Amino acid sequence: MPDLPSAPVIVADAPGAFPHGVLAERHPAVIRQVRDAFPYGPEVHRALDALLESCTHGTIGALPEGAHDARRWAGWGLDEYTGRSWFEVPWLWAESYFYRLLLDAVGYFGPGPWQGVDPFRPAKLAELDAPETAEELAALDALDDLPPDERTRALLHGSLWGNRADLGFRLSGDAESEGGDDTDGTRGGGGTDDVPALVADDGARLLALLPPDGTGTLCLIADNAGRELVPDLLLLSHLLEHGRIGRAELQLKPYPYYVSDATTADLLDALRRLVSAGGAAAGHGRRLWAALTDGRVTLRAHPFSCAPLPYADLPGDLRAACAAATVTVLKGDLNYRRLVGDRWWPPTTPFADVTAHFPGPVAALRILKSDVITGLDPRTEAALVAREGQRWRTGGTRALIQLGGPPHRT
Ligand SMILES: O=P(O)(O)OC[C@@]1(O)O[C@H](CO)[C@@H](O)[C@@H]1O
Repeated sequence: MPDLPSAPVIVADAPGAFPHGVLAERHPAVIRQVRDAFPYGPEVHRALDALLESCTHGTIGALPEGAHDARRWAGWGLDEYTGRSWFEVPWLWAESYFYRLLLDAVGYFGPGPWQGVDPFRPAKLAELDAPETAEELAALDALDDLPPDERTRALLHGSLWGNRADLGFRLSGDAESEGGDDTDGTRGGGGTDDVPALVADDGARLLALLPPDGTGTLCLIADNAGRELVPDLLLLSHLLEHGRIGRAELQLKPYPYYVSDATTADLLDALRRLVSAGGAAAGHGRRLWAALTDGRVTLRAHPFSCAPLPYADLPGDLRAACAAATVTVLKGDLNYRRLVGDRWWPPTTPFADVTAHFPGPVAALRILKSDVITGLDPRTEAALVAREGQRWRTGGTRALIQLGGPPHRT
C-alpha cells in the first residue's frame, strides 16, 4: 500500500485568516439572518443569544438532552471536542456543528410548531424568484441552436458557475464582483490573459466518461439550492435527453446546512420553478419530473451528507452508490474540502493522489472559496500568486473541474 499523502488539518485559530473570519464573523451574521427570517418567539431568540455567545466567546457544548442524533454526533467526534474552543478543533467540524446547533435553536428538530421549518427558506425562495433566475431560464431557449456537444459543455459550465450562488458566502461579503456569464470558462469573475478563471479543466475528460448509448449512470452530489441547483438540474435533464446517462442519483442534504445547501424541499421548489418557466426550461422540468416518477432519477438525503467528516470516511451504502456510478459529480467548495480532506495541501499535490480513496471516478466542479486546493499546475499556481498573492483561494472568482478517483477507473 503506497503512503497516502497528508498535510495539516485546517483549524480556525489564526485571527485574520479566512477560517477564523468564518467562525468569528460569518456565523454571527448567519444568526442575525435567521433571527429576521421569521417571527420567532422569545424562546428562540434566547436560544440564538446563547448560541452566539457560545460560538464567539465560549466553548463547544453538548447536544440537548435526548437529541435524536446524539449517538451519531458522539461517533463524529462530539465527545472529544465538548468543552474545547470552537477555534481549536478542525474547522470543518466546528462549522458543521454550528449549523446543527442553529437548527436546534430554532426548533427545527422539534417536537413543536417550528419543527421542519427551514430558517433559510425565505432567502432561497427569493433567489428562485429573482429576475436574474428568470433571465437565465429564458436564455436557455437560445441554447437549442447549438450542436448537442456544445450544449453539453455550456450546461456543464452553467452548473460549475452556478456554484457562485452561495448565500453563506455572500453573507460575509467575501465574494468579489459577480462577473459576467461565463460559459467558456475563461472569464468568470476574475479571468485574465495570463490566468484563466478556470484554473484546472478536466471537463472534456469528464464528458468522455459518459458514452452516448444511455448506459451511463451519474451520481450528482448537489451543493446549493436556487441558482446553483437549477443549472445542476438542467445539466441532468440534458444528459438524460441525449442518452449520455440513463439513470442518476441526486444526493441532497437531509436538513438545512451551510445556509443555502439544497434539501428535498429545495429540489421541489426548483422543479416547480422550471416547470412554470415556459420555453426550454419547462421542457427540462417536465423531463426531470417524469424521470423522478419512473425511477430513472432517484433522490437520497443521507445523514453523512451533513457530517463533519471527509469523504474518505464514506459509509458503506454511499460508497456502494458511488462505486456503481459511471462517475460521481460533486458540486461546490465544501464538498471539495470533504473530498480531498480539509487540509493545507501544497497546491500542486496531485488531485489523483488525494482522491484515490474514492470508490469510483469522481469529478469536482467548484468555485474556489476556501484555502483548500490541490491539482494545480505549477505554472498556474505561480501566475495566480504573482497576480494576487493568496487571494485567489478564497475570492470566489476562480473555478475548477477536476477528475480523479481510483487509478484504474479514470
Ligand atoms: O460549498 P459551497 O457552497 O460552494 O461553499 C461553502 C462556503 O461558502 O462555506 C465555507 C465557509 O463557511 C467555504 O468552504 C465556502 O466558502
